Amino acid sequence: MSETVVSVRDVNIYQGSNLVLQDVNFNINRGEFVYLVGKTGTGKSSLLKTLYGELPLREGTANVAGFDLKGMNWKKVPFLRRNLGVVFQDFQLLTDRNVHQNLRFVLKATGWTDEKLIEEKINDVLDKVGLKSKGFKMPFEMSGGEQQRVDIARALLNSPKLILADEPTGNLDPETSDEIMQLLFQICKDYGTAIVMATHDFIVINRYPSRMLKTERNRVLDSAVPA
Ligand SMILES: Nc1ncnc2c1ncn2[C@@H]1O[C@H](COP(=O)(O)OP(=O)(O)OP(=O)(O)O)[C@@H](O)[C@H]1O
Repeated sequence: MSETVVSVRDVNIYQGSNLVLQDVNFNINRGEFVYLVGKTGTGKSSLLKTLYGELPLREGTANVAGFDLKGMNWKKVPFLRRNLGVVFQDFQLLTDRNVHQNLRFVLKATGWTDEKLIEEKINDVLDKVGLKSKGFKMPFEMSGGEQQRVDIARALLNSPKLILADEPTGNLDPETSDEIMQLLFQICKDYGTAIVMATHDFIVINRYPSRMLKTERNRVLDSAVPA
């Protein structure tokens, strides 16, 4: 049986007192690639933020990478984050240090102490994203596509079962977007990582079709569930 990485049951998502999404139900299995689409302001980021613990779960139940989100103590959020990879549109790399130091910073911050293992891990993730020889580069010396690869390398550091990506191709030209999509699908296939990717980019979706969750009129519609 396939392993469930995300399970969301009867969830209502709020921003302040506003109900953004109602009665949300879906499961995501290991190795699945799922798009999250929907018009601007319909709740894609709110859903992702709920999954990575930035927006507390108020109603319903959800389990993400083995963590029960209902009533989760905020002190547990860093542990949840260590079991997830999060990729952003604007990369969010530390601009004052090189690629190697960016990755090292995350490992140190998540409890890694053994220098040999740290070196091995950094080389491993840079290799996975095709940047093995670029560790010495500063973010400002890299193209948008290369910076997005570093962001993905960073997401892979703690070998997550799930990557949440918020418009990872939003700042990239079509050719570079294509390369990033190939990399994300490869990661799914090779390591069994589940990926949820919020996007407005229908060129990308048409080229790399997969299951879709769509936010619409306060609901989440699932292409895997017939209407
Ligand atoms: N921090 C916040 N405080 C209050 N309301 C918010 C906050 N963030 C988002 N909202 C509101 O929640 C609703 C959903 O926003 P959200 O950012 O989740 O949508 P989205 O589908 O991700 O949009 P986009 O495609 O533009 O990123 C919107 O009405 C938005 O104005």
